[in-house]
Amino acid sequence: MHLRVARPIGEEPLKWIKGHPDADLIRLRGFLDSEALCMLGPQAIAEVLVTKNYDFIKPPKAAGFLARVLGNGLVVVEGDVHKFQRKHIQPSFNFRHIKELYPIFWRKSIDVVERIKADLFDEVSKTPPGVSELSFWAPKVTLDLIGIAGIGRDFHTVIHNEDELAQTYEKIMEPKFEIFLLFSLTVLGARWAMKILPTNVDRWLTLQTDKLRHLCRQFVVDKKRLMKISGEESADLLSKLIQSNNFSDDELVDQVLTFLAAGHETTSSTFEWATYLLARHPEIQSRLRKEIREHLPPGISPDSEDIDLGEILESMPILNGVCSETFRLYPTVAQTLRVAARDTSIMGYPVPKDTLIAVPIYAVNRSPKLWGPDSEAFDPSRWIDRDTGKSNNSGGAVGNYSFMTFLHGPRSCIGQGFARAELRALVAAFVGAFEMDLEDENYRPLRMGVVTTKPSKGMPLKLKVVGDWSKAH
Ligand code: HEM
Repeated sequence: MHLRVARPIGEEPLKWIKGHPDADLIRLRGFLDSEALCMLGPQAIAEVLVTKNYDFIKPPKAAGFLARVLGNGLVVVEGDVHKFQRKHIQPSFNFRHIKELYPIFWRKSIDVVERIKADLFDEVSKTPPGVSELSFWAPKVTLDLIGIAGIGRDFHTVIHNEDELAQTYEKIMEPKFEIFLLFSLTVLGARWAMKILPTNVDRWLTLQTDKLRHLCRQFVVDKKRLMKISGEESADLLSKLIQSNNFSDDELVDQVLTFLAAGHETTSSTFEWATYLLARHPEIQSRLRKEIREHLPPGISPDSEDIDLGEILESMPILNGVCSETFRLYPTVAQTLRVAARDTSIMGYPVPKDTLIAVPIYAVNRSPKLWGPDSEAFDPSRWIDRDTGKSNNSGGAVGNYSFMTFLHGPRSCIGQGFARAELRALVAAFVGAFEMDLEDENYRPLRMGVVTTKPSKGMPLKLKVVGDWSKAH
């Protein structure tokens, strides 16, 4: 089988999974007859990600490029450095800390709902009356959320865009063809070619990332000083890392950059996909709205001592089913890659050092063998136990390696709990407040992007405000 770049990412492996349902592992012939492997089944996936995890690393050139932006944070480091960082960062993401973040998630979710409402019929709005472009609002609210809940800084990008740190970060992350070219040439080992091309993007990136690091460093130093003076305990992840005393200022900066990059676009595009699925399934949307309004009556305050917002949101079966189904059908990291760090084996087959290995997250999440004949249908009820009516964790799939969105093993997404909590709050606030339809009912977005994917032409939604429910919160 030949390895070729197919867009959108993941469609090709899904064909292989359907065509070879019993294959765990497929050998691919790549560029200049090089060989690569694609993991299709649970046993191969378990070996690469869990039991032999440290035999496989991220492709070094791609990780090197990411490190230019993220520094040596958790996403890019390997081996003992990774083990050390993971061990000391994990406690900040434990479920008790995530619970503390729910009021923050809720307040911002309500804020963005109110902003969208105000913009809906505003004469200066760029969208037609009654229509909102969610791909404009979603990255703003998730940047604000990772700002407050991740590092304890409210960027206020939902209201305006005046924070220098957020502005610099957004500039770097803006999709630009030249950056994609630089990334591709770096991965192919031909970064030198940038020198003969009529672009100074390489130098521009260095200047911007230097500036971003400088701003983050200043922020970390100020925050540490303030924490010392006030002695106050904050709920954000960075405060927990500072309190743990395991990281130098520079290492804290690496993690700040990592949290911003890993926790921003991933959740924003998942939020967009959730609204797409709900717009296409109005009956599920109505049932979800009913559940939200029953569990979150107007007037409850996220700060009240008497309510546990986390417990409420986590106990809502339709909400959780909708979120899990969105994560499953539209994993924003659609595929990831590994390289054998040494001569090793998978399922007894020898795998020479440097072999490239694809982990097709999107395809496995839609495998009919693992999820049944309706594997590609949006069905939140598969996450609800028929007898008890409560949420289940498996979605009814076969085995432990069917849901791949956050990967598995020591390099699985450390932010999974954070992302789930954030999506619950965003979807509940949005669906509680609006009835939604696609602006163009025939719109079928493609998944666009390389590292993370998002809807190809944004998410224009026709919105109808349903009562004054959100204002009351
Ligand atoms: C929809 C939301 C998200 C998705 C789909 C997602 C997915 C993933 C995936 C697939 C990986 C593994 C990548 C690889 O090893 O190739 C990963 C790693 C990671 N994610 Fe997430 N992520 C999400 C949200 C977040 C959030 C909110 C944060 C932080 C607040 C975060 C922080 C990280 C970090 C630090 C790693 C590296 C973990 C390690 O290597 O030990 N992610 N994520």
